[in-house]
Amino acid sequence: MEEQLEGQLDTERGFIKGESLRMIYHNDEEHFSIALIRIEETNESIEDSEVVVKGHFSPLDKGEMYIFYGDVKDHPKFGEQYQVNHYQKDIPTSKEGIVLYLSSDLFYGIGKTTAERIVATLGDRAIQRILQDPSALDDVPYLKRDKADQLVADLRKHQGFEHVVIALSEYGFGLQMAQKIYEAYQDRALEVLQDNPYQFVFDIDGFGFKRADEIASKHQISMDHPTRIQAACLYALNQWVQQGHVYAPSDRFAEEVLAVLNDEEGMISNDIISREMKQLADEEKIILEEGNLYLPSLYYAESGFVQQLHRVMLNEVEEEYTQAELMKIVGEIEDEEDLSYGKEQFEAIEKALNSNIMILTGGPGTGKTTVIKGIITAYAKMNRKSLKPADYDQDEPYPFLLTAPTGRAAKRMNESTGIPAVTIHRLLGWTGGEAFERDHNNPLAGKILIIDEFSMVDIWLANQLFRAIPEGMQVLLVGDDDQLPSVGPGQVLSDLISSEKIPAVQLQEVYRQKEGSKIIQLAHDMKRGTCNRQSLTKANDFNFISCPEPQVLPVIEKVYAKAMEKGHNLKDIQILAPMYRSKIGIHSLNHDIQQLANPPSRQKREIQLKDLTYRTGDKVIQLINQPESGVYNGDIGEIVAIYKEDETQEQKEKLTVSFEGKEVEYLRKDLTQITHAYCTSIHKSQGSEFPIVILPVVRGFSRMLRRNLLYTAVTRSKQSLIICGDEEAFIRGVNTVDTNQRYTTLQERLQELLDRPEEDEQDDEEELSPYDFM
Ligand SMILES: Nc1ncnc2c1ncn2[C@@H]1O[C@H](COP(=O)(O)OP(=O)(O)OP(=O)(O)O)[C@@H](O)[C@H]1O
Repeated sequence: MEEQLEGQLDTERGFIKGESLRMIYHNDEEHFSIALIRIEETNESIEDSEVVVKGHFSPLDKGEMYIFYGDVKDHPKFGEQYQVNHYQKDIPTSKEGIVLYLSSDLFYGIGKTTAERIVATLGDRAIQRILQDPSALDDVPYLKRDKADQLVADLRKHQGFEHVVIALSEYGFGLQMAQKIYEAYQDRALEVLQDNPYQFVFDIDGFGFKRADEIASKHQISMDHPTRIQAACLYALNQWVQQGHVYAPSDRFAEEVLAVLNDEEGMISNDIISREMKQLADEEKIILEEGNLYLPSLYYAESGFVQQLHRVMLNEVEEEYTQAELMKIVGEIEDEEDLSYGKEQFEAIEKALNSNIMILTGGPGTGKTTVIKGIITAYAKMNRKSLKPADYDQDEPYPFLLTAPTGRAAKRMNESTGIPAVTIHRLLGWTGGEAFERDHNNPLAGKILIIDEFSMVDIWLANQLFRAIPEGMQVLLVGDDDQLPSVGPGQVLSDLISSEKIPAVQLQEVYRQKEGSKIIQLAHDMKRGTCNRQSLTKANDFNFISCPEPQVLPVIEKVYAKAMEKGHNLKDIQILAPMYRSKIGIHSLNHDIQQLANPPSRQKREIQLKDLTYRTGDKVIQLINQPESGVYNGDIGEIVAIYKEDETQEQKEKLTVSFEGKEVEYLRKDLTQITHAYCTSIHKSQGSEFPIVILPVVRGFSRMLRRNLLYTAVTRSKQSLIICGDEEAFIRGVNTVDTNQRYTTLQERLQELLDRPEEDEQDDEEELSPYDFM
């Protein structure tokens, strides 16, 4: 390896050394290039003096020498070409060569004299020394800082990636993985690889523990080496929290670690694991508290959230309203709205206005939105406030903050209340990563904060949100606890309800049912656990089409086509499924329905990404939060334009998606951020509603079929719900209550704070805690 880094030829392998004449093609995203080379030296049987080389490498500098390792391929159309597996710049090794190289056009601002000084000071290993430690240049006389920095940057640009690719290829890494590793560590990549290959498992997406093991074994890191065991502990804990837990009980955690270590010879005892776990705890890489193991970020998020919640609970409510006052105002609203609030609805309005924090829960159609509107209107009337944002300014900010975890849920909230609503991330001024503009130093402004779909909020986001709540702001948490818990760790809403420490109102009476909705009735049957075949009989807005598994796909296609014939657009019809890779999974449904709903046509452009074809008119879903472009995980849009390379300023292929009118552009490399959305997962549909929902349910899904999953799917539909498949599998799923409780310590922490004498609380407030930095 060392030889290679110094630019020497490895003549054991097939190679071509030659001068780059010109680039024929280069694609930046895929790092793919084709170039013409004048051969200077080779051990391959190539007769011509020039050859076309192709493979995954950076654009070559014209006139420079390179060494390529690869295979001669006979292309049916273009004849002999060289398929490059590895390549490197032919770095000069003599002092004269290095001076020539450094003073060439490749290095901005380095002339012959400076190059000579560098070589005189650092010797014929000057390039390697600079790359290893840029401060080596400090010893070179008369070399200004900015020139030195520029030289290091240029050297890294020309050398860094090539070195890393070559070195990583020795370990069997393909170019894609090498690129990821290089992006993460730049020229530190090899250092990390040698010191602790397990670090890749945590930093590089898609890098498994086994792979790190393979590298470690080449570096004589033994199976019971502390680095390996510690990495396994952290890896197992990361995997564990991905199931939604906030902590892992230490007594049964060794099992999880042993599974990662795959210790067939029984070399590693529980004692060794405990020892390394303790070491990790001493270094605060994990937190061990009362036998529970936490990742620090989750520990601080949970304890931080509880502290903030406690602070909000202790806030004084600015003004208490008497029942008589409230009844008068609510009566006025009832007249204006032409409805009469039910008993529990009135109780909810009264309690919310008189509490600093309250939870409002209820199934679909029980009037949660109606109550939210009631609370806002009653507050406005009693405090003589306007509901129009235009009537407020910086001196008196708008009193109502409405928010929800997803863009669609926020939009729905805005449409149904007429009050502006934004996503929680937007409200907090999220700028990516863990950076939020709003926190305890720069809190939110307003009087009433209402958060809808709170069951979707994980412990990280709950902590960020509560930190930004100022003194005197009243908080209403709204949700449906029977839906799926948050994707991220924690079960904040259900923990808060179970704690019984926060005023809560559960709306039970269903109002929409009175309008004859079978969907709502089914949802409530599911919630109560009384769902049977009778609940599945056909109605105006509901149809369960029973059919054997092989028929499910054609039936869905038929239903979809019929809905389109009736004039529904692609946005209205949503297929929901629990799994990606089954026969009736999300992938194959998307593939089939794309053919039906948006088939190829001469008028439509396409872009191919592996086995997916994106076409203008396709319905797509955003898969990650992208605050810079204003699109968030779960947003659904339509491809409105596809551009070819020569049609864009960047000279790159591009695709434009319109998300409800907001246009976002994607280069080819960004396409992993989206996927087709004819069918989406039930998890991703949380917080959204659709006029028509089509839901396949087959025995093959049985592992996934649980009450909260099916309930979430069913309650996404507004006008029409069509379930296709196996009635028995559906009913069995509804009767299977998810008993996989998540491990959290939210309730205990809250209890502990509430039990604490007041003086302790005051001490706490003065102390700086890690939450202040999270
Ligand atoms: N007290 C009431 N009297 C008459 N109609 C009511 C009452 N409360 C709610 N409704 C009506 O019931 C329907 C459902 O109410 P609302 O949208 O507030 O429920 P929700 O719990 O927010 O439902 P979802 O979660 O499904 O959106 C609406 O049409 C609403 O006008």
